[in-house]
Amino acid sequence: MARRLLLVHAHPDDESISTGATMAHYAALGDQVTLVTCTLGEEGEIYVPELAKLAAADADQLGGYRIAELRAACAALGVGDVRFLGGAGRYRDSGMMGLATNDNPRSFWSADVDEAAAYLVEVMRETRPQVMITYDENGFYGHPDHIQAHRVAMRAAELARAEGVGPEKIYWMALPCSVLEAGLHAFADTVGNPFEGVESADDFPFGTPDDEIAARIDATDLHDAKVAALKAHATQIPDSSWLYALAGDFGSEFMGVEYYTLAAGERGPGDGPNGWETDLFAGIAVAEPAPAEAGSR
Ligand SMILES: CC(=O)N[C@H]1[C@@H](O[C@@H]2[C@H](O)[C@H](O)[C@@H](O)[C@H](O)[C@H]2O)O[C@H](CO)[C@@H](O)[C@@H]1O
Ligand SMILES: [Zn+2]
Repeated sequence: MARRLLLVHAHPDDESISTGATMAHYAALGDQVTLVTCTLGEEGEIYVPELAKLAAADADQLGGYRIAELRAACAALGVGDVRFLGGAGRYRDSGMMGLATNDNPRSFWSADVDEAAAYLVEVMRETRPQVMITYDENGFYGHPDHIQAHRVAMRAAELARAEGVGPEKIYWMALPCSVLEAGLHAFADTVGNPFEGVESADDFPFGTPDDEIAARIDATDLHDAKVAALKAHATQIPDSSWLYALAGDFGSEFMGVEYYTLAAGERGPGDGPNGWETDLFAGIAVAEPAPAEAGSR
């Protein structure tokens, strides 16, 4: 029986940026990978000039367009189970923290957490995830939809585990301070350094001490799939993005490797100086289909 992974993300693009290598890794292994995205990203920027009028302040069609971007990105990652929380358009992109769009009654930031969690419990009842990935309490970088995705995902996991259908292990995306430092040094003397002016990893709001990291997923062999997925999100990620600088000479390590803290469940066996797991299912007894009863055919 395939192992079962659920990812809960806020906008179309987050899945590829933060967990694209991980998704491609487990999809390539034949495991069941389910993505739930909580909004359509209606309030996003538009870096494709000919699509500028789709913006929220104009035709307000960006959300629909980003559905197609998301499906193309997931196809590049080999992931076919792509869902929107409560159905496409149920919750609207809230915009960056502090903007008036946060108060839109349809915004995800305005959502009732238990009501939104109930939609996710329905997905868990169907897919029975053994592992769930989402954001930490700060939504990794403080975007309201990321914070809300954390709250909804954790509430849904609590409700689903009470029914016996919730994930055994819950991971939050993270970046080790050592990797941030290495990124700063790798780009220090490059033209167009994406981290120009940043002195230390401590200057980033999202570094995690290496000894608090639980898992390191190395999918450098699927680096190209992650880059193709990023390219699918063209309205959000311009060709000049620092993410593609990462995908250059320095990128295979930074782009094809993703890190996690363990928010719930037992840490499995790992390796290296910090004992990092190399598999998110480490320590989970993968249930095999019960052998057919003799004579039951
Ligand atoms: C990766 C991510 O969460 N992207 C979000 C985010 O995008 C930022 C936003 O457009 C901001 O105005 C830009 O300056 C910044 O560079 C972007 O990362 O917020 C958007 C609006 O909520 C959201 O649509 C997008 O997916
Ligand atoms: Zn996002």
